[in-house]
Amino acid sequence: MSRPTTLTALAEEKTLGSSFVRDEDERPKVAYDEFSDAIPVISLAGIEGPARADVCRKIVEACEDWGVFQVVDHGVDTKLVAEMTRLAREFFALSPEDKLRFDMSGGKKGGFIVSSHLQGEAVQDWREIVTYFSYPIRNRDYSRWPDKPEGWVKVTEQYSESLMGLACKLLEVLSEAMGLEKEALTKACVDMDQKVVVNYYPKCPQPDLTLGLKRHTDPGTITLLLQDQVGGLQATRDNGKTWITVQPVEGAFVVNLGDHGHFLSNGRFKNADHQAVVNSNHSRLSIATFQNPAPDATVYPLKVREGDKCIMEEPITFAEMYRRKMSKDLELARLKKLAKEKQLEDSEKAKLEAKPIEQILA
Ligand SMILES: O=C(O)CCC(=O)C(=O)O
Ligand SMILES: [Fe+2]
Repeated sequence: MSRPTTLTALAEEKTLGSSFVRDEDERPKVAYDEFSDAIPVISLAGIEGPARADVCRKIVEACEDWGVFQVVDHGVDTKLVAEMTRLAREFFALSPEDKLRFDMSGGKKGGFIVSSHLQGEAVQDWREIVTYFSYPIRNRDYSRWPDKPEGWVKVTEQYSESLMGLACKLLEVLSEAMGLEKEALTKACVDMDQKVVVNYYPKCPQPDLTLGLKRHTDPGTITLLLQDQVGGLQATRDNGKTWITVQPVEGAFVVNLGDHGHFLSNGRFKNADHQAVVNSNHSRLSIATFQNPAPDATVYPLKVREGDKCIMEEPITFAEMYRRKMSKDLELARLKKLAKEKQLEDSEKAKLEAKPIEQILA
């Protein structure tokens, strides 16, 4: 099947196109709406007052446990969040032509695309995205920011700034927990990058065969995810054997630590291993705001606790860390493909060996 230009049309189909069908071991194991309360919901209400120690302890525990937690009473204006959500929904409701005016295939930095911005993925994700790069401000390329719906640029700018504030506040907590000065983690990012990815997952005809977003860890420092009430974000901490679906909480942000956060803490804080599943009842919207270090920022543990071994052999740049991650992913995909081919070959051989010799010679 040729690659669709948008997914919205496919949502009406009865069967899933083969380019979206995943290997059995990658398919969802838990339903999109079978919610778990394993991921703590933490109120930041008292964070600047006497309750600070208690709030920080909860955050640190969650980072050590899953690398994921949810925050409420986080100080981001409810109206701004509602506006951002409304505009994001309106964007995906635009005509394919309007969305494709910002087509980012071919490596453009920011805009609209189906499935994934990474080229050469073997199986497609059941999602559409619109993305923009918001920090550092001097690098903003407004020509890649949608000019529709009306108000997009103004609201997305405010949203980005507000979430950058929240992310830095959370990084302060983690810096302190590592026994470092408050600014240690943000300073290690040199000049913090921020990218916002709005994910839209249309209803899917055969959701059990595919994923909205395949299993991954975010590469950066810290991600703030706003999700609607449908459900679909899943996390694992046993390398994909078991999964939980994160309970949507109205007004909350899901906080995920990424690879950079993991390395800087010498592995003390987990990099959240997660994916998004889809369903045939509802479309779903999520907005992921990624805070990443500058490409040439150094990735190396800021603190190795007594008795621990350093998990990195040498300091590398974030760009190099990312390159190694990508090439590891490609290598894993290659090995998997080889194993599958070998399995097929072995089963053909076994069939042949089971046949009576007269049939083979006939
Ligand atoms: O949509 C979701 O729940 C997950 C999104 C996500 O993990 C991402 O955009 O990196
Ligand atoms: Fe993610």
